[in-house]
Amino acid sequence: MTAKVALRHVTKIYPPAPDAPAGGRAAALDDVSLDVADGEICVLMGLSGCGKSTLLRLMNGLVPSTSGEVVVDGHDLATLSERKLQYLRRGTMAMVFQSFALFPHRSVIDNAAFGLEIAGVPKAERHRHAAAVLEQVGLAGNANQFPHQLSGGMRQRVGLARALAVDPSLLLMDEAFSALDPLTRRGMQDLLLDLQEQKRRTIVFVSHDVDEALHLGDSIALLHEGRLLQHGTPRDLMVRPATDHVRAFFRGVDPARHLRAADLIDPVAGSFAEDAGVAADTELGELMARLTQSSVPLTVRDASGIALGAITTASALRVLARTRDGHAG
Ligand SMILES: Nc1ncnc2c1ncn2[C@@H]1O[C@H](COP(=O)(O)OP(=O)(O)OP(=O)(O)O)[C@@H](O)[C@H]1O
Repeated sequence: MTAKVALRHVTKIYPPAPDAPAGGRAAALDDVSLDVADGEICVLMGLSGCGKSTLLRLMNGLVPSTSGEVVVDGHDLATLSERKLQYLRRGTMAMVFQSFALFPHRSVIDNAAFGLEIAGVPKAERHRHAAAVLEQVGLAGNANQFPHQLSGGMRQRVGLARALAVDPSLLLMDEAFSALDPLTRRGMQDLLLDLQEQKRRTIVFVSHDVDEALHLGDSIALLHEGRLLQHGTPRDLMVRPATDHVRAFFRGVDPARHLRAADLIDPVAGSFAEDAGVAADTELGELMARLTQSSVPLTVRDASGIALGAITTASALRVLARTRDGHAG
């Protein structure tokens, strides 16, 4: 798959504040290499101060890297003139912020149409576009209201509509749902996934919340103190954590909710039986029930019936143990 965004050995060291004591500055990002594939949702996750927002801002060129390359749609951002960078930013990207960043004196539709206005789109046309995206985010009836008349969740829908109105192929979302109550937050996550079903965009989503990352992410990039510890599918990070820090991040997660038969295959379980076996996406509860009824290893098959491997009770428990503390990956 082609990379929409590719970071190559990116380091970022911010200049010291004028009143800062002399001495070396820690890198906000330290030799980070990361590919975000076209059309995927990549969640940047990690503790406060690990460099998530810096990484996001490098991707739209708002923050220049100290060294290394940031390549978007094949363009190395450092080689672009300010005009070309702005052209790429406006034509390709949009950003959604935690704080909504709406204009209080503009109506909902004028907020949603803001990016189009900046791009010089005539009023009738931008209102037509904005009305269509407001409908997509469930705000068709609120076009003429003002931000103070809306709930937090509705305001963030406007923020999302404003971003979508410019039809970005790269959507950068910085803790976009973190200010919302849990139920509204879940609703926004589901809305984002619905929109992604309708039209696939590349989305880089900053979050420090594991549940959000597991729900949204096609991939998760876990940062710690400016370094990228691991980038992979959510289940990869759970089943094969690269470090104890990665494992610790998933400590509170119930594997039964996320793991599937394909994650529990034992590479040394021996030959496969010719039986129907279990589907690769079988959930853990059903799988355990099947295992307790079977005296032989269960063959795991993909959707076309091809055997991927076999599972025994022992192999399943071994993988589950890896997701817990004190077990080396
Ligand atoms: N404009 C800046 N000038 C100087 N240092 C900065 C600047 N922005 C961020 N930093 C520093 O860079 C490091 C990474 O910050 P960043 O905001 O990228 O982390 P984060 O993971 O997004 O944190 P949070 O989850 O708290 O938003 C921190 O040590 C921060 O203090």
